[in-house]
Amino acid sequence: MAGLASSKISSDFHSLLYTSYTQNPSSRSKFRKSIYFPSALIDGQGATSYSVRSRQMNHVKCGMKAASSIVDPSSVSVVDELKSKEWEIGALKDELAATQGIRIRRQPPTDPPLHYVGPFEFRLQNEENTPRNILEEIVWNKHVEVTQMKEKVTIDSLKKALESAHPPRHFIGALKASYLRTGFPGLIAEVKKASPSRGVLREDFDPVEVAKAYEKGGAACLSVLTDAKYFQGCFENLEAIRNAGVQCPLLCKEFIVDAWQLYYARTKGADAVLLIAAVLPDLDIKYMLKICKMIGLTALVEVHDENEMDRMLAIDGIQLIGINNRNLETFKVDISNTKKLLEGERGEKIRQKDIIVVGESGLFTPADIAYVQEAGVKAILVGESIVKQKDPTQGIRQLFGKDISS
Ligand SMILES: O=P(O)(O)OC[C@@H](O)[C@@H](O)c1c[nH]c2ccccc12
Repeated sequence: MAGLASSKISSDFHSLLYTSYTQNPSSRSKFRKSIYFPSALIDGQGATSYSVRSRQMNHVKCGMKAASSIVDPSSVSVVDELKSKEWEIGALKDELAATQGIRIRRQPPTDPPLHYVGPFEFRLQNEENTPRNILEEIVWNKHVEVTQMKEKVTIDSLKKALESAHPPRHFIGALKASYLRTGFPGLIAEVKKASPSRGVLREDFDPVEVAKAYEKGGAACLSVLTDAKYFQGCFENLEAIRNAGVQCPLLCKEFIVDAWQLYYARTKGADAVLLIAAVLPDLDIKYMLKICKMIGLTALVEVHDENEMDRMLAIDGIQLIGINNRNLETFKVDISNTKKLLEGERGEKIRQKDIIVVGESGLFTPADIAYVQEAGVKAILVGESIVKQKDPTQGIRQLFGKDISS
């Protein structure tokens, strides 16, 4: 794979971290926190922009020392040094995220009630171990799920599987081609059975049938929900669609909290993944962008507000930004959010950087499409309005008010 050689350090470093993790179960709870570090090591930047600068610079120096000895991946001292720093770095985790305006806590402060404990609005604000909103609840559960999956499927086995994986399809290319062909924003059509906000959207749900109907209707790309607990999705759906001869590039719609998931998604047939800025601090975004590049995945970086957009515009290498019109903390949908985040200087910067913007969620009519297109999007991500139709091909026709299939 093209990027592999140039990313030797990051690759070795990554394996090293995973080796340390998998071979030493006692370090597991601490290991998760080390994810902040690799990005600082890989690109040597990023960590200086926080208010906790001086403490971090100490960590960065230690990290650099560790990185320099990565030449010998079997070096025990590197593993020890990393382990000894993990706790300290982890201690900064929420502090770091908070400096970027991130409200979502990646894990509960202590042991969580991961189950639903009543409507959010009736909970006390200071119930520390209770998720504050649905996004936080999803993320906490995802962490537990991924931790268990990582024990069964090692990163090394995923890397091996990638050696024989099919080359990824060009996600952004497909969106651009569709825009040029139809004059409408390229459609990423979502294969979604259910959602926490809308419940079951399609009772008789056959993912391959829906995917084929979308492709027939002129979708440029498909988005496949793989989260089981909240969206009734699964990776088998992604694999099945990939193996059914569907040509559209596939976005794995997951809540990514760990780089392991990127490798996993790629082995299951994903061409692209979603990175949610409300969940991932800048260092994680940078780190994961590098892994994506290395393994041939396109990253769709999702924002919902001005702060998240500004954070993402300050990061180099982002080619695709999704503006979610749905607030994942409250479920409120407002398509004027897309317009708001593309106005003025932000829109200017997006054009300068040649970033493709995807308008996401709450799009139902040709007027909605015209509205977000006017605001500047070149692509749209649509689920509910088309997946609910008996014939999703017709759903696309109704959405655009026109046949866009040829
Ligand atoms: O069904 P809708 O309103 O057309 O929305 C699709 C898509 O934007 C939405 O499913 C979505 C956007 N970002 C997400 C993040 C996770 C899960 C789901 C999503």
